[in-house]
Amino acid sequence: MGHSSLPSRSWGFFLEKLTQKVSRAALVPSSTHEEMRKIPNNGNLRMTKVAYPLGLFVCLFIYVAYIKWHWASATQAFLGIPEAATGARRGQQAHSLPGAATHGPEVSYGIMFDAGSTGTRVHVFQFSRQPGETPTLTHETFKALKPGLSAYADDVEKSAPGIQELLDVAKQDIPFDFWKATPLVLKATAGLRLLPGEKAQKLLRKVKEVFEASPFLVGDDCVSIMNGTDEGVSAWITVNFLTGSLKTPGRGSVGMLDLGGGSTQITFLPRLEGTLQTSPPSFLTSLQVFNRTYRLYSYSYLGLGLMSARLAVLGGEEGKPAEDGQELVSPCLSAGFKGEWTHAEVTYRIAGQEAAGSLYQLCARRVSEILRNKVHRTEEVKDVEFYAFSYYYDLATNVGLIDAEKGGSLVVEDFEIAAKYVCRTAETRPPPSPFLCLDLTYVSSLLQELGFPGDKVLKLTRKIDNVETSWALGATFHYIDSLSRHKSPTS
Ligand SMILES: O=c1[nH]cnc2c1ncn2[C@@H]1O[C@H](COP(=O)(O)OP(=O)(O)O)[C@@H](O)[C@H]1O
Ligand SMILES: [Ca+2]
Repeated sequence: MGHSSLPSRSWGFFLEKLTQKVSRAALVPSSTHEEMRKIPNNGNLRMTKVAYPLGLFVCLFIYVAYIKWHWASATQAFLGIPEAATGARRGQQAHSLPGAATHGPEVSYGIMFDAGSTGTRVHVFQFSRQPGETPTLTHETFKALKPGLSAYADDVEKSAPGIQELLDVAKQDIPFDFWKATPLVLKATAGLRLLPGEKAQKLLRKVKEVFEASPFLVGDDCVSIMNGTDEGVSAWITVNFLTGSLKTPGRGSVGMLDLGGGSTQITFLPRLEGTLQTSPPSFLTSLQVFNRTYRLYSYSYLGLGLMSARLAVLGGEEGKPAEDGQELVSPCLSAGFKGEWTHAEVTYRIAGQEAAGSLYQLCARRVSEILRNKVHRTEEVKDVEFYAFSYYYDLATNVGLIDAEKGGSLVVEDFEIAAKYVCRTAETRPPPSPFLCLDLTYVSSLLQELGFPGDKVLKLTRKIDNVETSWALGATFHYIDSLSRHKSPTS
């Protein structure tokens, strides 16, 4: 999220309402009192003798009535708004208004848009924080739309309705009184990284326009292209937060593997000095989160996401239609197959290659050409527990290696076995997806190139504790944490 500091989160709307109510109420008795004081000036002495005590009594009565009324309305205003807020929400804890000084947990929200290469998603996070403690995630609302933002590169106006639709999800989810204190951020990944700079900036400007018209808190840097290392590190924070290792320092951390459409990331916390010594500097990064510093191994391979890899295997070039509409012929598609494939708004004619030999072997050879000298291998990955998500998950569910709802574990070799089976079957009858042989072969080769042995167990998850395993939560946490560090440099 942007690092512009939040305006001091005041009682805002609530105070405004309360002040209006109090000042209106204060006018009533004072004007009444004025009128009462005029009475003695107009009557004779006897009348004055009666009028004074009567006047005093009436004054006292009005005063008591006012105090009672004021107390009741002020209390109602104090309790009413948070109650209304709580009423609209799920969860156990009482809501306090943004910045309210309460003794209970303080509730806050964060909205993170993930502008991925294949889709845009909104994550609305609800946090609860005890004074002086790290925030706890209490709820996430998630919605995804296709296609990705980069699909609107040549007509940016068309990107607005989708962004608006996702903003409406946030509006419905977050109580009205929290809107203006809730930071709203969009971070784009490989889709926009792969676009020419000016096209990407035009898209970001459009999104910023839509964001600025929203009732949420937007800083100057509310929309940006995230760098690959931040993407990997943020996903590492997410998975380690959700598995509990960030909160319990003694608990072993887990590594994370993300396979997107345009790029892929690997991040883990090395334990071996050798890993730190032998890794190029661009693969090591320092992360400060929740009062601890981590030296992480993290790298994002741009162009090695699954969709970009398909294009490379087919022999196409990112953002460029094939010359003269030529067919892209690939050894990873079944012989005799002909079709069309659209990637990054370009439609390619594709066809399988007529060749003697096993489809799997021909395809694996082609894939290894694409990956040659592109991937850094570390020995230590075989000793670290890894979580994998995104297309790793989707592919594993496609071929039944894991449960589509619950996820599960598999060994790296399972991808190779599945690839061999699917490719062999595709030699004789059309597979459910023309790309399944290619995709599985690619994933299996990529994991081997990264240094994972065949018997290495991977955990595949879409959600942990009902929260999406994506970089979005980590990026939001990092932002909140850096804010609190800026607020209290001693902590
Ligand atoms: O928050 C998420 N929840 C579930 N799946 C996600 C999420 N974010 C990304 N994915 C998955 O990631 C894959 C596409 O990656 P994405 O579009 O983010 O490309 P990129 O990361 O290379 O920009 C798809 O399988 C999509 O379902
Ligand atoms: Ca992604």
